[in-house]
Amino acid sequence: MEQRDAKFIDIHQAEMVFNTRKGQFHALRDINLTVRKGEFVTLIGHSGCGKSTLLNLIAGLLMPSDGVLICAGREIAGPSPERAVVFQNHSLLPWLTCHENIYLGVERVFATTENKSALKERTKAALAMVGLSAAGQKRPHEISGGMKQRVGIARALAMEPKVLLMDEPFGALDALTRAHLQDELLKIVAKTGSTVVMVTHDVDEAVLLSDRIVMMTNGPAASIGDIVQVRLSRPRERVALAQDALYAEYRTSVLEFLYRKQAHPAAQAA
Ligand SMILES: Nc1ncnc2c1ncn2[C@@H]1O[C@H](COP(=O)(O)OP(=O)(O)OP(=O)(O)O)[C@@H](O)[C@H]1O
Repeated sequence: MEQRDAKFIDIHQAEMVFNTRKGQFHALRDINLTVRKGEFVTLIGHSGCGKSTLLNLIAGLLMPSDGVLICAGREIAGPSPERAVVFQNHSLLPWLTCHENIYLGVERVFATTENKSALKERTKAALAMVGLSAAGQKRPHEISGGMKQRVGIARALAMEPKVLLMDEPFGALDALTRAHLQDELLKIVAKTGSTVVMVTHDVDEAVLLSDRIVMMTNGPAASIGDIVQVRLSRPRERVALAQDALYAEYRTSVLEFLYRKQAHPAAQAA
């Protein structure tokens, strides 16, 4: 069991080549990565290096040109509610209420085994988990950007996915809302024990949330340059961590990778 959980997600020699009008574009090369059950892994790297492409491969939204991706012992052959994705722009259906948006996901997973009132309870519990019980009957245009992201997270979690995949979920939010949602995500993940793979540009976000930070080299043919193991105890508290020497060390390691070892091509040219 432990052996299997040690490789809950197993990416072996993955390659991604896109066919474009100008010919083939080799986006990802030689990607090898395993993620343990319950682990929180972030993918960080400069813009265009292939973070979203790697996340989309795990989501099953893209198929690798070569190599194998396995989740919970099965090859990833397409999208599945067991790998729920939260995107940067919430992707809620505008004509449905927050409750209905979440219900749709819940129905997709549990309708064959549970009755309607159980599905409604699940939906309510998910809204409560992100502190939005009062907003259930509102439509997306009636709530703030931060609230929309919380509904998106609630929808994903309500499906009880084996893996939560997040593509810069807080990227479009102001700094304070982002910090608040990061704290909320920490609490939710502590409660649910979810396995999370998250794309971010934000070094502090990566250190605060992660068990491991996967740092990607610049593309084309990007690969994994290095991995930082974040050994900060949980629960983590941002204000206390601001004074923590180990936190500063991890932060520096990631910054060094990004701005010394992998200085962005545009910055090198400048
Ligand atoms: N469908 C596609 N067809 C062709 N090229 C693509 C396609 N999707 C992505 N790419 C290219 O692959 C590379 C990686 O893109 P990707 O979106 O994964 O990067 P990223 O690291 O997530 O970027 P950002 O941080 O800016 O979101 C880029 O050069 C991009 O132009």
